[in-house]
Amino acid sequence: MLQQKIPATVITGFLGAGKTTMIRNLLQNANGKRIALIINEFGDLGVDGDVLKGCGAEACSEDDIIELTNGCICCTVADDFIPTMSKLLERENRPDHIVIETSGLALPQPLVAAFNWPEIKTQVTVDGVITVVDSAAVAAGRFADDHDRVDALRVEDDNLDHESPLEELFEDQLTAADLIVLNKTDLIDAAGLKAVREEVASRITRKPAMIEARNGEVAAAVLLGLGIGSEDDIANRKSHHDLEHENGEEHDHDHDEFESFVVEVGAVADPAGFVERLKGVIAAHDILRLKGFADVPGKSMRLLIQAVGSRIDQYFERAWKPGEARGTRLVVIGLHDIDEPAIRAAIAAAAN
Ligand SMILES: Nc1nc2c(ncn2[C@@H]2O[C@H](COP(=O)(O)OP(=O)(O)OP(=O)(O)O)[C@@H](O)[C@H]2O)c(=O)[nH]1
Repeated sequence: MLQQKIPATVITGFLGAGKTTMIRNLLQNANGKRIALIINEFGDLGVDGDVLKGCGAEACSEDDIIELTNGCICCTVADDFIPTMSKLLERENRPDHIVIETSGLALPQPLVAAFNWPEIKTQVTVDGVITVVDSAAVAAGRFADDHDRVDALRVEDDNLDHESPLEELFEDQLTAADLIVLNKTDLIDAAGLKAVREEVASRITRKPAMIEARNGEVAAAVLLGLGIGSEDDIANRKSHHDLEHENGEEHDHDHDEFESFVVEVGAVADPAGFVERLKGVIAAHDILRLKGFADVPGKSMRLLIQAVGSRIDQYFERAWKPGEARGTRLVVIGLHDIDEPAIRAAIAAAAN
């Protein structure tokens, strides 16, 4: 008997846009659907996986959460993604729906194109590509072409023939979308949001639907069941990288415009002060994303710290497990020229 193809939703969007938050909300409102999650994260800490495993949603047990940690999913399609999908599809108890969260630095195009590979084409289809946008970051000009900065990078690296790496990636993720979620609307006013809509629309030639959200709260029925089959249309959604390739320009998409490292420091006795001081470190070094867990003496739970630009959220996430080494570990992501030694020293100083 011919099995129906399993729908797979690809959720993309720049670092910190709110992908994990939206998925968490989706899992808690999945209306009885069994969802398998494939999560790809940039940075070596696996924070997203932990956050999602801790959400206790019935739609998705811990076994159904698969983390791809060997780099950005767009570069590891053959070695990582396809074998993972094949294994998932061999399971006796197949999921009703697959949700894939790309890293914030991934180009969605190679991932969507992978659904045309014979191993999975007969069994799965891309229900839709959903691109989550940090509306506040757009309003603040985060993705606008920063000519001074790009020129400075070019001086260091002759091969850099791109626009700003942030701008390019932002556009590539929008170009791939079937649905755009303008998230974090709580952080801007109506006029700001209108400007964000216009800016996003001006970046793409296709016209996917755009919806607004705060904290990724979008009904499951809106996110799942788009029924697009995006893999059949991926040739019409070319990334800057694809276009440069077609023009005979050869350079790899290897994320070397971005840098990530993990900083470990001791226990943090004054978490409020630490977070305030971190804001200063983030601003001084133009850190794009910082996230991880802190060990607060006398607390049985670990403190989750999430920074997107200089906005920081923090909450006690779960109890340290018996035998788990307590510690403060934060992943830092920035452009490739961020000053790692200085940031390490500044975070260590901020913790004391
Ligand atoms: N104010 C506000 N904060 C939000 C909203 N959505 C998400 N956040 C916060 O933004 C931060 C980043 O959210 P995530 O869901 O982890 O973002 P992400 O896109 O998964 O991040 P990466 O996986 O690192 O790319 C967290 O601190 C969230 O709580 C929102 O609508 N409003």
